[in-house]
Amino acid sequence: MGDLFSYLNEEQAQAVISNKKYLQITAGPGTGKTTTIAAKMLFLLSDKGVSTDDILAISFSRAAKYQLIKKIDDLSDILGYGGKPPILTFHSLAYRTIKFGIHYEESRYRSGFNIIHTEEFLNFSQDLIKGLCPQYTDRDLVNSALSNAYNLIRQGNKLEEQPLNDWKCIPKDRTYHINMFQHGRILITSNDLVAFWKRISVIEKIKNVTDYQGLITEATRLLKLKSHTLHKITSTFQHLFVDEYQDTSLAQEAFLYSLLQPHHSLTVVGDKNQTIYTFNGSNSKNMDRFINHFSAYDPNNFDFVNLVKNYRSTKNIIQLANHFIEDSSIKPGNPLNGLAPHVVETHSIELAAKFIAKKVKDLIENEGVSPGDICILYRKNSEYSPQKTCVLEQLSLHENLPVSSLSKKINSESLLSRILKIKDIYEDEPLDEVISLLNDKDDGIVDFIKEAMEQGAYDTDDLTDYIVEVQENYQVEEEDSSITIKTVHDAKGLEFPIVFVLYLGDREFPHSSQPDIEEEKRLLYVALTRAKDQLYVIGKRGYEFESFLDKCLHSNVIHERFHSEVNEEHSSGVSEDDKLLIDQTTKELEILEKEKQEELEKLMELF
Ligand SMILES: Nc1ncnc2c1ncn2[C@@H]1O[C@H](COP(=O)(O)OP(=O)(O)OP(=O)(O)O)[C@@H](O)[C@H]1O
Repeated sequence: MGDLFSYLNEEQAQAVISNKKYLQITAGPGTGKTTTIAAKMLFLLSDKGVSTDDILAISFSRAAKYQLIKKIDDLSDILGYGGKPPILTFHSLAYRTIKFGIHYEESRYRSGFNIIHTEEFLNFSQDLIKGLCPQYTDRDLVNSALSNAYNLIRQGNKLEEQPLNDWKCIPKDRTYHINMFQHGRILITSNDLVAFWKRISVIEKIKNVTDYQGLITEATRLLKLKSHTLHKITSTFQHLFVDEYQDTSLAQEAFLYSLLQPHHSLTVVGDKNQTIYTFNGSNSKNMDRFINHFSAYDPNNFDFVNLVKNYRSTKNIIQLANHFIEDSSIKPGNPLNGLAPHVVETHSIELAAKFIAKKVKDLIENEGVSPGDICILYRKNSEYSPQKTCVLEQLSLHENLPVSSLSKKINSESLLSRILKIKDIYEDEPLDEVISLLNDKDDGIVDFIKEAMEQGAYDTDDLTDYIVEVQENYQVEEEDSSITIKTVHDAKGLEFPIVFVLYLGDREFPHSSQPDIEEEKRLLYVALTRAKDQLYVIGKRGYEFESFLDKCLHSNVIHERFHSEVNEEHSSGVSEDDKLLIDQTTKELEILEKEKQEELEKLMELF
């Protein structure tokens, strides 16, 4: 492990060698949280004689899982040895638990059960929402709002303090306000919610289906029975790791605590400042509760490590990001200031997209930047994203700009429903057989099955397991050589040398439908801290909510203006280059800054 410890800093090494059963690692962005848990796993494998199957890592999403796998591989390369401990998402672990529950006839589901999105229960019976929320004529909206409320109340956030596992627990005479983004708030009475829940329970029973939250609820119930299922699932591992702990819900916390046995160790890693899923049930207080619970439960076996040195970004980028988080403790681990971030004012999203396309072209063609080093981040809009559409349009106007296929999400609904059909037709067949029997080899189905096989799936039953992991967020794998366009949520845990963030203002970022301004700030914090060397923040100043662009100007940034519709309207004879009117003084500042930076870098080389 010598090489590894010469790479890790003191706090990271402390977390790796800590032999306490219950460990919380709190780590700001870029401080090596993923690096540290990957190193701790390799340490257990190499120095403690632990086998890969003794370890179980739970990640919050599939994207986070791949980050961890990549980090384990990278560190294994440094060390010259490695291992591949199992990494599951919460949902796939819950699914496995239920599979054991079915085997031991302890589950309320039967063999061959399926998982659907909550809104899809309506496909089984239109009566599901009949007579509910009669004041709203848009019935799809009613279905979405009720599905949302049903999920939130079982997750235990926002609507009620504790996760509710049964409709009988819903308090009478309550009215819940459900934020439906561009549709505003929808009012749902407890009577409506009870009726919806009861009807879903009937469908679940008859059709042998559940939804994602249903997986967690049922798995927790099975573990609490303390019988065969609990024994079977908890005897397979010793060391449990949970990544992105700040994004777990109260229901996931309950699932985890039911899973944990006295012979297990548990390491959780997270950062409250990167909580960006509260709309979806995340509860960052789980981080504090972990400390309170385990430091009281077994004080001699509890440890806490805080990582604060950010190795990813330059000082200037960290300084800008820290403006958005009051108690951010991240400090630069890198001595160089780097280039000042660019704050670019435009009048519209379309102009922002033009600016990005022009800059990206310049970076690639004139500055030799590799397209794979560039990432464009936008604030997700629930259904439609003008930012992404505009950027894609503008990039497509320039030839030879490779855009990652990741930007085009696979039509997951159709792909996955076809895979589910295949599963039903070829029940229990080995997957290599299934591939050879398939007539229809397009639309990524074969690729999907092969990917599942690479992850250890053997037959169609395992395929469902894999579907559970990916169904919520199936995307084509990234190509390293292309420009990446992602939502901030999807970019969590990733890093890129050059990052563009749009669009700060115009009710896009902070998003007008999102009442939680602190969550919007955390989202921007996550976006800004994805950048390693160069950062471009694009938007509009002066806005009725808090203006994020104005706030950026309080940091050490280069302030540019990309004008304007006027130029566009008189564009005959105006060259594309003339449209980029950078404020002269800031342009000079940029050159000065570059020269200073080069000088500093030369000096640093001397030491
Ligand atoms: N001790 C170290 N010395 C030098 N570089 C390091 C060290 N630890 C981590 N790094 C580098 O810092 C970057 C960030 O590390 P990592 O991705 O593990 O951070 P993270 O805390 O998981 O980030 P985030 O929370 O933003 O996802 C990576 O490029 C990693 O290789």
